[in-house]
Amino acid sequence: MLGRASSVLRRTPASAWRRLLRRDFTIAIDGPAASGKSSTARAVAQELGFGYIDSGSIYRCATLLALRKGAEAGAGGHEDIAGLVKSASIDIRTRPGLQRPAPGVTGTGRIAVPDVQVLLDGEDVTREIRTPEVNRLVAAIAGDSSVREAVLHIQRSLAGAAETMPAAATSGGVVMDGRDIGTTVFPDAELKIYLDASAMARAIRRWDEMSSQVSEAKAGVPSPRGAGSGCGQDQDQSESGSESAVDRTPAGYPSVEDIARELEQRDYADINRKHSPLRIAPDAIVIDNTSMTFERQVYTIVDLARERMGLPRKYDDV
Ligand SMILES: Nc1ncnc2c1ncn2[C@@H]1O[C@H](COP(=O)(O)OP(=O)(O)O)[C@@H](O)[C@H]1O
Ligand SMILES: Nc1ccn([C@H]2C[C@H](O)[C@@H](COP(=O)(O)OP(=O)(O)O)O2)c(=O)n1
Repeated sequence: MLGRASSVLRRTPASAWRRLLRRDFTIAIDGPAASGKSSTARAVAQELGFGYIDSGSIYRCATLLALRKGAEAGAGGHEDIAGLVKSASIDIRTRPGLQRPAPGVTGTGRIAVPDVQVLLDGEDVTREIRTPEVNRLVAAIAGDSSVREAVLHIQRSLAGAAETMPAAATSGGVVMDGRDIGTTVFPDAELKIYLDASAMARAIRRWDEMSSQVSEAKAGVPSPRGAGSGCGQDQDQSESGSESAVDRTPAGYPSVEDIARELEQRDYADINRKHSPLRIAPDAIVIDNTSMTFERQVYTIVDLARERMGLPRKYDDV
């Protein structure tokens, strides 16, 4: 036994030990809206004992600040917004998730997804940063170079803090998701993932999220995904859910087509902006999860990370 352990130790490259000891393994997850970045990143972070940072929520806080101050996107107000971001305190807290059925996995497989709380100057804005008003404005605010510069500073300092936060990160490293993490924020990330799914699959997932929140609110049941964090529903979110989703659209709520249009507009703005547009980093691994279970995408990324850290794969038999 001891002999086997020592031979494993001998075979483990020095760089892997350095990474494990220095706690500096970074996983960048980029992709279009509603491709599953944040729920996947949170589950991967919990599996690996890493810290997690949802960079989209920082841009959403910037947008909320702009809305609150009445600053107009595209009307010369961006300098002010960058100033507001610089003087604000933004914190992202993760609370370990319980084992619950994964989204997209009906009946089989269970995986834990932590809840996330976003604090803006100490105020819990987790829900407020996901309103339709913020959705509409966020891509325009995120297109501004001075806003991006201010957010970049926050992203890097939160990542530094997450790596040393014992409660969130027990075995080193950080997972960050967004649009430009692998290309701009952490171009040297040890693992880069580009998560994608068909436009219709993504719109249906968002619609399902919305409708489950509506029915939970009506029933007085607290959302299983935590405060606006985007996962944990036990429901069928496959492409085949399309027709039933359309049929079930409650009066006054956006249809799947409305959501698809909103996602498309935001993707267009994110892909075509001048500063740090959404791009697939040349060294990123592309995962299209249109027909993949949530569990499979988490296990795939966890094992890729383990391999690169010099650790044995964990989920070959699952
Ligand atoms: N492979 C998958 N199959 C079905 N639903 C998924 C899958 N991956 C993620 N989801 C669900 O899709 C929705 C959007 O995911 P989210 O992580 O919020 O995306 P993003 O951060 O890219 O906007 C969530 O409800 C999530 O649970
Ligand atoms: N690294 C990032 C993260 C988000 N953004 C921008 C672009 C997105 O439209 C908004 C919101 O991002 P968020 O990840 O919260 O959006 P979705 O959850 O995918 O709908 O922020 C960005 O420009 N760069």
